[in-house]
Amino acid sequence: GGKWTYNGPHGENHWPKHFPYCGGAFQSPINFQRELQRYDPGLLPVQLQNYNLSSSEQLTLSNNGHSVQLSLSPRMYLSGLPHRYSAAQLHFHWGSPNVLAGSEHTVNGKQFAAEMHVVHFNSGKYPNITMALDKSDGLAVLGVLIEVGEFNPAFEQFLKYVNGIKYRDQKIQVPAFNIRDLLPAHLDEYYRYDGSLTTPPCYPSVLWTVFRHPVTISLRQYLALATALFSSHAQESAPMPMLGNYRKPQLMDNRVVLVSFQE
Ligand SMILES: NS(=O)(=O)c1c(F)c(F)c(S(=O)(=O)CCO)c(N[C@H]2CCc3ccccc32)c1F
Ligand SMILES: [Zn+2]
Repeated sequence: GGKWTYNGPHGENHWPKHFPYCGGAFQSPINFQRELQRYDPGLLPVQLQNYNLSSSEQLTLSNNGHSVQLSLSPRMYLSGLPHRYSAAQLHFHWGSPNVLAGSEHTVNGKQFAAEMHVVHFNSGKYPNITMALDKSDGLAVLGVLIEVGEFNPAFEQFLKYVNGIKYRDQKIQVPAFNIRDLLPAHLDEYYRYDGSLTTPPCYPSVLWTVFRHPVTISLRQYLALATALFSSHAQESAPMPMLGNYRKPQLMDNRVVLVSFQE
């Protein structure tokens, strides 16, 4: 589809002109506020299958102009959901070097420094993510809120390569690692709601699971993410730093957020 950005004349308020779903209902992200949550004891811990990839395997780390993304093995999948959802890629949203606020989901109005999304598609029903992309039961995305604090060795396993993908459409192969290590220790406490892709085409096709507990990365690691990357191609004369690549919280449209935990 057409070109879109997070700011300026092609920014999020302009997305619906070329991507109509972006102006529709059931959009993501949202603010998780206590009054609109309902405890659901039936929400089981998310089960990650085959996330412990071997370092002999390689993954593609790329700059797609909107985020830094890591391709994932299709052997990785989620169980415990209505269908089997196989992993496709993970990517990040962040703020800027001097504004450590760039998460997409917010909690009682608090925006976290960054957010990781692990994108899966319903491989039980669809042959690939492209076929699943616009289906109401097509995608399941795991969201991990990120705070600046303790150094995170798991993030280092791909952050150390970001200088190799500074510019749009650059990609490199990196050794695979245990993707489980990027997630919080406790996967039993999470927010669950029906939403959408947070980028164009904004299809309302995502079963969102956002973990209650954030992970931490160090300030140096956050700055690596927030200063290494450009959304422009290498040869472009005006380099565009990749900053603030997050969409603001969207209307609830009569949605209730289910939570697997009690206050
Ligand atoms: N926040 S989010 O989880 O809604 C989300 C993104 F924020 C985001 F940036 C991307 S992207 O592919 O990196 C770039 C724009 O599609 C995707 N990519 C998804 C959507 C399109 C597609 C196609 C193949 C594999 C992954 C994706 C995404 F699902
Ligand atoms: Zn995302």
